[in-house]
Amino acid sequence: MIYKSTWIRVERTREQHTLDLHMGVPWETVTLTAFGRNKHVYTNILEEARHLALKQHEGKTIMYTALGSEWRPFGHPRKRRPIESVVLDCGVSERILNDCNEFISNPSWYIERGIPYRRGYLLYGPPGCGKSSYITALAGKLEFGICVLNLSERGLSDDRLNHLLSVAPQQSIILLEDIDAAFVSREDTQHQKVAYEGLNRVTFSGLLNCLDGVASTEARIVFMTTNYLERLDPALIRPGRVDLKEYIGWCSPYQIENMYLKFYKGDGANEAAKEFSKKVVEFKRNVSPAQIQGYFMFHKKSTAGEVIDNTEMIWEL
Ligand SMILES: Nc1ncnc2c1ncn2[C@@H]1O[C@H](COP(=O)(O)OP(=O)(O)OP(=O)(O)O)[C@@H](O)[C@H]1O
Repeated sequence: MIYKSTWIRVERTREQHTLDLHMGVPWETVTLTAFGRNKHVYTNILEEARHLALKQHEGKTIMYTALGSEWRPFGHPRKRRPIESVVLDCGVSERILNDCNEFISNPSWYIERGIPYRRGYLLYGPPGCGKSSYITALAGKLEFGICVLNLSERGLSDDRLNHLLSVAPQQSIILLEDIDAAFVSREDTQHQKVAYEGLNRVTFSGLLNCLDGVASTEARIVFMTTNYLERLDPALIRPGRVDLKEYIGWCSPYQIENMYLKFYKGDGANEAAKEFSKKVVEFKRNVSPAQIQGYFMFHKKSTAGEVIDNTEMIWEL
């Protein structure tokens, strides 16, 4: 039996036993290795705990972080963010979600053709436009956890990365954020890259090998994000490593309107949203959804008229 990715702690105080169980691995493995001779004693406790943990994490997204050679849940499981609450440009969210669903529901297509059952995504664009928020919401929608890896971390060697990727909890997205910070184009700064090699950091070629090796019978989804697409080495984002690239950029008029409608409802909201969007666009300045969100939060108690009439404040907050 494969247990759903979650983490629980069972304490059996009478005999001073504490069991930390990582429930992202096959259930029998956990039971046998953790309990040995006492297996029968713990089986009931575990069954109960398993049930409890499932209930507890219903509707939540578990974030994992790498600790040594293992993945550990990080913070409390987060309440799922509705995917609709992240307002991307027309059709972008649907494209990514459909692609993921198509991938998850079609393992045989890959197996029959001898193609590794994995899919890579790259979201790129300026800060505050929703890359991280979208991936978190998407994970919730797919009922996946998220394994966050910081490739710039010292001590993360190629071997450790490889190991981590191969033991990542099932039903989880691997998230490599700000991928440009760890690697820059080989053509541009060859000398920098060489300087880092051997310092117990992930090497660029090591990362490529790890990405190519990420395959399992379970769907393996890797998301990468960057603010600077142009700084990435083409080898990192070639098909097979990154299968779908999406620009998550400054707000379009469509997004501004929809951001407004997420915050303000009621009679006349549609017209007001159009008016608000028109006003913002007139400034001919880039605006991120994070800026719009900040502006709406500032105007939590304002009237629709005040929100529309003070748009220049968006860039001042
Ligand atoms: N498209 C969006 N729709 C709704 N809210 C958004 C959107 N983009 C950003 N936000 C809000 O702005 C804040 C920052 O967003 P987020 O961290 O997802 O941006 P990002 O693109 O990942 O930024 P960075 O590149 O700096 O990591 C969050 O609170 C989020 O709710």
